[in-house]
Amino acid sequence: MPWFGMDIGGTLVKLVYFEPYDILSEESQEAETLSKIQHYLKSNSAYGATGKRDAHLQMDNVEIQGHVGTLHFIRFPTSEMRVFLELAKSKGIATLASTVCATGGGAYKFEEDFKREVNLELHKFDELDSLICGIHYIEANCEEECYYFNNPLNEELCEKKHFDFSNPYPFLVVNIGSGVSILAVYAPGHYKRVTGTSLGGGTFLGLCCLLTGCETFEEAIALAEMGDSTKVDKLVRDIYGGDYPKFNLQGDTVASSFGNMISKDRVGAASKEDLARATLVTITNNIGSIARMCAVNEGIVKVVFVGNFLRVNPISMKLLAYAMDFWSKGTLKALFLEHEGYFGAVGCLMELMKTGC
Ligand SMILES: Nc1ncnc2c1ncn2[C@@H]1O[C@H](COP(=O)(O)OP(=O)(O)OP(=O)(O)O)[C@@H](O)[C@H]1O
Ligand SMILES: CC(C)(CO)[C@@H](O)C(=O)NCCC(=O)O
Repeated sequence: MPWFGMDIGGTLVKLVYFEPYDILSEESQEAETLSKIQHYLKSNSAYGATGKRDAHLQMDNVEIQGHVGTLHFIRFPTSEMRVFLELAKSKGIATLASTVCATGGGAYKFEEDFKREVNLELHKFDELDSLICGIHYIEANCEEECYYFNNPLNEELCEKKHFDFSNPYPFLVVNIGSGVSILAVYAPGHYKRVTGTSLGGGTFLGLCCLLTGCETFEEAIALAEMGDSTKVDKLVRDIYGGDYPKFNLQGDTVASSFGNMISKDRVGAASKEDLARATLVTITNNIGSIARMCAVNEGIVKVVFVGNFLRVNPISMKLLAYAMDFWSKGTLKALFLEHEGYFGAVGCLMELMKTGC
């Protein structure tokens, strides 16, 4: 039985593993090895990645191929694949499974290393097929998975609300990882990749590290939370002295991202926090704008944003929710999923188990 699904991305590895209650309660060598690995993974989730521990996500009472158990979700930086392979070797992961399902670019890049280091064959699945399959599986099995924001930019009135996604088609998926892929999904197993952009989560983190000297995603987000992007961006009112009513552009709309940074005085007045916030807003608005154009072109109104860029990042989620609603005059709906970045890993595990994705 394959226990592990891995999505080896450009920045993060997402690992999903299934802990079946029946087999683990048996006193077998297999159970002992699995419990050692689980113990290690649980206590080291996101090890080294963030300086802080990730909350350990899990889904209980899941049924897979006649076994009931728990699905565990873990992520760590792709740059630590070597550490992971050493762990897998020392804990005897190959005695549990001869095949591990893997997706993402790293399933190809690291295939030889898995074979050489731990004698494991990677059963490779396409990352976008897996993403769709994972969304389908989690949505069907997790009641409170899908949500949206009411009044996203009003601190007092903003509410996170459950969205009934049981009748989802058609919908757009905007997967914000290191880069961004946008998919139009028409029916189970019927989708196309509409477009992508290289200005994604990796760009936010890369630019933030350069501009502020921060070193982790959490630091970048914490700085952005305290910053003011209007110190960095040139707004419509900086150009018009107020609104541009003929084309419904309000004074506080960004006219030019980073447009104030051509003046030495303005550069001197912009803090690290302001630069981080402006970077976050620039990348988020650009993704929102491309997503909106794709939705309009495809005639789709439900836009589901996923990917680890949205992790611990309510600023971007609320901005996307607001932008989709405002610029579409209320016709488009931005939706979000609780397991934001794990769908590829879940999907490849489920694809191997043929659960009908
Ligand atoms: N702990 C973290 N370390 C690094 N980046 C993080 C972290 N948490 C969230 N992120 C954000 O998530 C992005 C990666 O998202 P994700 O894991 O969905 O993509 P990926 O699979 O690595 O990339 P791709 O699909 O493009 O290969 C990063 O670029 C960053 O913006
Ligand atoms: C290359 C992938 C698919 C890897 O996950 C992703 O990073 C992406 O969609 N990047 C954007 C590539 C583009 O410009 O379409």
